[in-house]
Amino acid sequence: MLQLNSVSYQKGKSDLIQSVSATVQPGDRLTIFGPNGAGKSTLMRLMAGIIQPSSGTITYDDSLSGKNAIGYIPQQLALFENLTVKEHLRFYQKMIGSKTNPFMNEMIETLQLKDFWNKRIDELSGGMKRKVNLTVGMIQQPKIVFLDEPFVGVDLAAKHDMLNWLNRLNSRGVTIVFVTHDWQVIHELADKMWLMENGDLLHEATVDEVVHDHIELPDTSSALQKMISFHRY
Ligand SMILES: Nc1ncnc2c1ncn2[C@@H]1O[C@H](COP(=O)(O)OP(=O)(O)OP(=O)(O)O)[C@@H](O)[C@H]1O
Repeated sequence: MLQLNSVSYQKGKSDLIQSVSATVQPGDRLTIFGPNGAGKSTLMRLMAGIIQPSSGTITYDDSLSGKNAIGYIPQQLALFENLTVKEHLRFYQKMIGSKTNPFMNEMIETLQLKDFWNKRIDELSGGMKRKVNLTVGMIQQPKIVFLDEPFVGVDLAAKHDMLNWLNRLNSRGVTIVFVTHDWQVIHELADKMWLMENGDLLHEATVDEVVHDHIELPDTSSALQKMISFHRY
């Protein structure tokens, strides 16, 4: 479990995150949803421990306090252009002191990385790079993984492989927290939604409640209402 207690984050004079209190439960499939600039990436970076709150606290239960328990897949690709896919994985494995193991083999197979195993990163398409980025961020077998727009520029086949892998991990108890503007991904990868705007966490609901039950969402702007209403049926 991960708990946010009145977490705020300031940068200069701006309040990017304003007193957010919420809980992520083990095994959650949670998406943080809201318009551009709402603070979604900032909140995820806080939860992943990349940045520290200006005030408030974030607490993790014992299952998340190990060295490798938290995975973070950034929006910006963090890859070396002149290494091959194979060299990349070897490099990061060495960094964390792990050998090839069943988890790695399964990840390579599910994401079909062998199709471009010996290609350099600068020879790959955007979607292939996203797959490698995902793999690199998960080599250490995290218990919770934060993904910031992991599907940008990814075609349907690659998206299918990535969703398959993430859902497979979730079925074994890995918690998935992600940001996306892609409703197909929300339907296939999320149960819960946090609706954000202007640094505030306005509502927590299930995807079903938001999309099917049309629950009232008071205090949300017309922009956020519109983003949701297009996908209600
Ligand atoms: N390092 C920074 N310094 C100053 N302001 C920042 C910094 N990082 C983000 N911001 C501002 O904080 C606000 C929230 O940014 P954030 O990237 O968290 O939003 P987001 O909801 O993820 O947006 P998007 O959907 O466009 O990715 C924005 O107004 C952004 O300009």
